[in-house]
Amino acid sequence: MNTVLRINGVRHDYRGRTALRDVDLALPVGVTALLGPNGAGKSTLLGLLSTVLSPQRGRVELNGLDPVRDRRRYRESIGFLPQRFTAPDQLTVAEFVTLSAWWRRVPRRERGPAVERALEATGLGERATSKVGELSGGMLRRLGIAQALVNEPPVLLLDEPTVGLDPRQRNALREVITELGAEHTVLLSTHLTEDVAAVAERVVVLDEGRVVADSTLAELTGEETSTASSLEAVYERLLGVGVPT
Ligand SMILES: Nc1ncnc2c1ncn2[C@@H]1O[C@H](COP(=O)(O)OP(=O)(O)OP(=O)(O)O)[C@@H](O)[C@H]1O
Repeated sequence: MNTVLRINGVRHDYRGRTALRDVDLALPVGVTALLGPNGAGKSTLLGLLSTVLSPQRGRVELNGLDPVRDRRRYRESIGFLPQRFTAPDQLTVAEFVTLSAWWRRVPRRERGPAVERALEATGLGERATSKVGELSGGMLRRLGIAQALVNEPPVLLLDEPTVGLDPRQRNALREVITELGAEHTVLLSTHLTEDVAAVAERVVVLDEGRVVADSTLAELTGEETSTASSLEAVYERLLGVGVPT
């Protein structure tokens, strides 16, 4: 396994409440789903990996880069779609992604092609001149992915990108994520076993801040092609409770 992102002994506390306990993970290219009930620590882990939160204990490494020592290069190597992604309504799709390209230090003469590539990869090519305020929830989420990948970072962190979308929008977004997994290390936080079965090769299950499963989808379910229901059964066994809400 060619590891891109490595997490060793990471722990995170919020004023006496432990959100992550000794988390060790090694993530290769491809889509890894991060599954867990409310409060399991998924957003905290993505917060640490995206440098929104500072590490308290343990080590994170991305292709040899340290998030503190090599902060700028590390941050440029990560694209992050936060759970509550928003963008200014009055900008067009292309303007917003161009602004993101500038922010993410894409050189001026490469910005045009970079924006075009990001919009194509997220299926927004034909919406380049639409105002952000006119986008559907699914398109807005795709815009969030476009801004995250405009400088072609090797790692993409997607925090619950399918929440609140209708089935068609969810399927369209899953297609985008599957394609991104061919070349990126994608960590996809989700509550939905359907998301996992549709797009992920690997699954990490977090419960109360601990990693309780970390394997390929096939290893976890014992099936070559895993379904959402077989995954749900394993998930219930792992947590000893019902399916995630
Ligand atoms: N800013 C904060 N202050 C105090 N406690 C927090 C804070 N953020 C998270 N927590 C606690 O840390 C734990 C992990 O929360 P986190 O949001 O990382 O979980 P999650 O798996 O992302 O949950 P969800 O699926 O509900 O988003 C929970 O017990 C939560 O209450």
